[in-house]
Amino acid sequence: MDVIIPADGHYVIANASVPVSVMGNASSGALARVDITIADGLIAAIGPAGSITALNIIDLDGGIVLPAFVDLHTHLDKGHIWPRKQNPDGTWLGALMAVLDDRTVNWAAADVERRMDFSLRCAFAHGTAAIRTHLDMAPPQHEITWEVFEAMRARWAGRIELQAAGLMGPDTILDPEKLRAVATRTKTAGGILGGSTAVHPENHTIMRRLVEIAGELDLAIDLHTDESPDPTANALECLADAVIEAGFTGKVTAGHCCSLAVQSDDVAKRVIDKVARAGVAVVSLPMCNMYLQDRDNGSGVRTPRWRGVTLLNELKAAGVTVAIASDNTRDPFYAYGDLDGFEVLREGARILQFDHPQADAFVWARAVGADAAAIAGFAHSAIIAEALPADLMLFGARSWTELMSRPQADRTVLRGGLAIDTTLPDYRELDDLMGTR
Ligand SMILES: Nc1ccnc(=O)[nH]1
Repeated sequence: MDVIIPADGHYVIANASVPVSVMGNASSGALARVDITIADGLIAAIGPAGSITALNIIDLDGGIVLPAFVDLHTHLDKGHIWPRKQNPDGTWLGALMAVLDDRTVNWAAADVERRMDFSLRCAFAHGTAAIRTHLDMAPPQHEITWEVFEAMRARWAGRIELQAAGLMGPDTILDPEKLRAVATRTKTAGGILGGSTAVHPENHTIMRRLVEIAGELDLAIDLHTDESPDPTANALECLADAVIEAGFTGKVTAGHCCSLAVQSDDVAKRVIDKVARAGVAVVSLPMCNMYLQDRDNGSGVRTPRWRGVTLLNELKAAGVTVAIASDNTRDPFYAYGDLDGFEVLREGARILQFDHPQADAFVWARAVGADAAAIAGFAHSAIIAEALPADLMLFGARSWTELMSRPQADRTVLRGGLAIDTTLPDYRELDDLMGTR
């Protein structure tokens, strides 16, 4: 889209179509036609289209404006290792083993830092203003990665707001000394307590211990739960039980929750009710879940029967705060992706079918924006309102079908009211880390 943003940052974006859901009325699927005055890096005024007259007018002619994206669940430490470590069969277990291999051999601080910075430049160019990443914590990785993360959080402050959750496997969580070591380092870093479990006989104990140490150290929780096609996976239910039993009042987020979609209606309803009662937020990872779930172990002759995603629409209907996010990018858990919030919204709409009723579809802009921001507690609220920073994206598309039908690679990204360079970094930069140059 050809728009020239005045370099002095004082102008009016006229005839913009903005989802009412990102201007304060969370449940409205309507688009409002508005004029937005930008001054001093902020949204100075919002009025009905045609109401604001000024010298510098950029007429969007109905083009859509969205707030800068929030990506609630990523893995910046794994990003872009695909050329040197691929998933042998496209399965979740194949991914886990491949990453274990690569981490053991390659994840020195400089390697993690360069890949993280590359990922953040991609995200920034696409229009993302806040990211939560998970960071593998299998000791001794916690000694390396938190320090890198702290440096990146400082380097990117003002451009991308960063949070991180320390991701532990069940064995680390069940070892009291290792759990304490990771949790303590997480606390020092201002991080979030993370972990992953699905089918495991000790899920009750795992969740009790996580909630207990989170309570002791005053940590928020963000877990990978039930990323599995097995209907007996009960990590999400155990998490909700542990939160309710402990009266835990910190923020709790559960990612994936795939098995909910293959459980009986009775079980699913019971779990969803508990998740709502516990105040656990749920983030679905549609692209990664569709890639890994219901995949045969490489025979190449079987077609998947289900999409891999959780019951996100039902969770939302039950009052659970929900979001969608990128998950992995170009690593064994997901061979593709570029930390583009728009790709997440576009693919999420199709995979999760939140595109009908059409009249409500724009409510879901909040799933890569305001609702994700509220779950995380980001300063970037992804709301369009007066006096907030002018961190916006301008699209040529005027309607849902125009927006969703193209990748919107020509979007204009405004940060603090000024257009940023949306050129994406070149993969060749990473060739020396991949052993391909
Ligand atoms: N989907 C995922 C599960 C665990 N680790 C990852 O990086 N990704």
